[in-house]
Amino acid sequence: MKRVKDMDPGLSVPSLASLEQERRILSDLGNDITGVRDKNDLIILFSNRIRSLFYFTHTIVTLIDARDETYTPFLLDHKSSPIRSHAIYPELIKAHFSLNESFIQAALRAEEPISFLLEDIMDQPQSPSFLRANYEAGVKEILMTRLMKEGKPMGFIHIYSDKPNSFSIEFRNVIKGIAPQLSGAVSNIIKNEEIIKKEKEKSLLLDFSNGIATVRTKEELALAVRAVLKKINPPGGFVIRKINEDNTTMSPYAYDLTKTHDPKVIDALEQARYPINDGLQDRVLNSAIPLLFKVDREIQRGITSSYLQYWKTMGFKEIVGIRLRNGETNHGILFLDIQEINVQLLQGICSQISIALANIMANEQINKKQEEQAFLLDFSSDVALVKTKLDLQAAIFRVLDKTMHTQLSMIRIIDEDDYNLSAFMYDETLFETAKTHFAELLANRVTVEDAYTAEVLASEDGIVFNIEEELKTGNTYARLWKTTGLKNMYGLPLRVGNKNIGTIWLLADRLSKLMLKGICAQISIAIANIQANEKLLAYKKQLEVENDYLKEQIKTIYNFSEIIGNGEQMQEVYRLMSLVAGTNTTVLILGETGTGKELIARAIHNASPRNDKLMVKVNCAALPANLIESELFGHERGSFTGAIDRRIGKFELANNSTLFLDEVGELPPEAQAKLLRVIQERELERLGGKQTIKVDVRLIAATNRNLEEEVKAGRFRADLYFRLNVFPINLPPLRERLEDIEPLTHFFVKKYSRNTGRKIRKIAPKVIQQLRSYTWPGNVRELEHLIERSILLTTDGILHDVYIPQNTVTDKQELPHLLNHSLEEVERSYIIEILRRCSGKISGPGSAAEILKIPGNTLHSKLKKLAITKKDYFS
Ligand SMILES: Nc1ncnc2c1ncn2[C@@H]1O[C@H](COP(=O)(O)OP(=O)(O)OP(=O)(O)O)[C@@H](O)[C@H]1O
Repeated sequence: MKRVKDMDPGLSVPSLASLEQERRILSDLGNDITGVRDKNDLIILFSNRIRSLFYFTHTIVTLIDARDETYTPFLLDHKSSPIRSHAIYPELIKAHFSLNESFIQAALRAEEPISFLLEDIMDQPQSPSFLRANYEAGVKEILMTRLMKEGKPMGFIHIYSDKPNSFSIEFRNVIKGIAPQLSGAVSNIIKNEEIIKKEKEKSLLLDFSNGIATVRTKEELALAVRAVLKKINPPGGFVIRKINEDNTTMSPYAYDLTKTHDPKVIDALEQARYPINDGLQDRVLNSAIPLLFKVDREIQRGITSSYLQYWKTMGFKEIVGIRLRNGETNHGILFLDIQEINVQLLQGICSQISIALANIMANEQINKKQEEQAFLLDFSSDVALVKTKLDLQAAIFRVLDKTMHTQLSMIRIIDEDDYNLSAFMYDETLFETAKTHFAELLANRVTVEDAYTAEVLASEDGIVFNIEEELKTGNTYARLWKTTGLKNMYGLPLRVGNKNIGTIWLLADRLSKLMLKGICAQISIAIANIQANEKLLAYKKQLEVENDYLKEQIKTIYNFSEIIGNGEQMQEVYRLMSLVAGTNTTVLILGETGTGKELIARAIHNASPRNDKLMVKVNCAALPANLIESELFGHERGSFTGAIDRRIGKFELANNSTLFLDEVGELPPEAQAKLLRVIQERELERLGGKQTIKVDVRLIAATNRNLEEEVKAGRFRADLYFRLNVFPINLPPLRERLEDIEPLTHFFVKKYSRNTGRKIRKIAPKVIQQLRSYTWPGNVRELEHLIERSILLTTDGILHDVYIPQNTVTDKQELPHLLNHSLEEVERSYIIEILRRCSGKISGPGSAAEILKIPGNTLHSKLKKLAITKKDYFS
């Protein structure tokens, strides 16, 4: 210390007047202080009171900050300060000055007010800058007085004067006397300020907590946080990062959008995933108190996370990081660009943010689940309509690409051999930049044993292949996948029930497990449906082709114009046919065997409005009695022994068409009863079935029996007979329409010449003669067969002869020829003869067995026993 004036002013004895003055000032000041509202009013009052007695330029009060051993201006009388327009004044009034320098140390030690000449102290090492500033403004002297609280210095009264020797003993005594009161007042102000600050904080927290309680989205959270931070740290920015589901990275979640406008930056922020353990985020998460750090220093420490660089470019120097934690769970971090931290307040704010963050994230998860469910529902209804591969591809594209940013790379389906897989669907546009590589992949044979396919097929919910990782392991496909720019390839099994039907390969950055499972289930079902549909279509197509073919066949074989014969009797038949063809009336065609009953039935159907469908024929005589019902009406699975599958009956098959009941006279009684019911009710039940089925069937029945006699004999139901005999058409036997023999002969000659390839140029007149003289028990069928046989025996293109069967056994003239033969020989000749007449028909209607009145089986054994072969009766 160079020069200190009045080293011991306390030793001087104050005069009575000065004591009185001092008392007055003290009491006036005491009264003033109680009325002071603003802290700076206190110093102004103080200055004004003293100034009325003593001279000085200005005064300030500084406060000691024990934590960092500094003192800082607290009460300022700006108006009086000669340095108020000094450039560094704004800095000075906020600055913290060190207590570790000689000038202030002397002031600290002095129990009495102590004065200094500025020129003596201002150039000392570490002298506070305000000394020189005042000196340059003309101030000469400073009087420093300690303010004490509970026996410890709490600050100083600085009194400045631009005149030397301003601080008299009286002056000093007054200041000394006032100092304790001033200390008390300053303490009260500090306390009051603290209370106000606490109140403010409380109301700030309350406001924040009210505001944040209604926050539902991260955008609202960002706004609420911004609003509260503006109050405590107006210029600062902030970001809230949340811990991602992977628990190893964090991403920006909510931030001050007013600070960030660049869409590229926003996009980068949204996409960023910073590893938690980067040396900074983990420190914040592990710290119970806010962590203040300098951006530059962290970069120097070697923390490479890109956000530090970003902060640096944004001009953030000091940042506070506070963990956002609920109970024992960390949810994220709040980073604030702030210099001064109020730990308690920040922690209060952060605990509110933590609750809100946890709620919003839970809410987001619920929304996400709901969205996923809604999405799957949409997808499933989209997919339910899918019939073709193209539909499926469109549906997949619609939902996967548009809503989920997921690309379908390939669907492979396991072939019928259960070993190879074929590409079912793929998107080659994905691999535009690697066309050849993709083509190679497509050409590759893939089997269920291939490593990746086997892995996927064996997995429960599929495998996620991280493309970068796969590249490192040498997965050759990964090079191709990488060209798409997406991060992961998801290989999933397609299953229907427990059966693997194929694999699906999806490319995406991220996908939820639940979604994947749902999507795969839907796609699997869709593929199974498509396959079933394709099979069905192929089957349908085949049936259509067969149907067309059959129709064509039938048209060529049975054509109205191919009914030959223009005799009177046939004319009558045609008249009746054309009368009835266009109606739905039941027709009963009567006539001997081979007279053309079926031909007429088909012609009626073909001329009817039902001709676009096939006529369905049932031969009632050709079926075992026990199967007739099932043949006519169908049966349900297991309705009787041998009914393995459900079967549709001929009645149902003939719906909207015509049912031709051939040999209706042969129907067993139960079937007759059922048939009657169907004709009456126009509906039926399948055997073993409960459901009644409506049918619209036109009936044409035919028989060579005399039904009236059958009714009389009790073999045919009268009621059924009346139902069938609505419109009878009688076909005359051939022997009664001899005029038709010639045209029929020509017709058959032509037909069989064509069929056999033997051209017949001429028919000898004798032939027609022969034909007309025969009785034709087998009618037109017999004539047809005879012509066919005769043509086969013709060698020169001229039909010289026909091999008319001999007359029947009833012809008495034939009998003498048989007289000298054994019974067996006679039997043999007789059977051969009958077989000839029946054109070789052994059993059934119009057959040899029928004429011989023996069962077909018996005739068969006789033929064997008597060594009768086709040669015998066709020669
Ligand atoms: N008027 C005809 N014109 C041409 N062919 C005929 C004629 N009538 C019958 N046919 C032919 O005779 C054969 C037997 O005819 P169809 O089967 O229709 O007789 P059907 O009376 O039903 O015999 P069945 O009572 O034995 O069943 C068939 O090949 C048929 O084409």
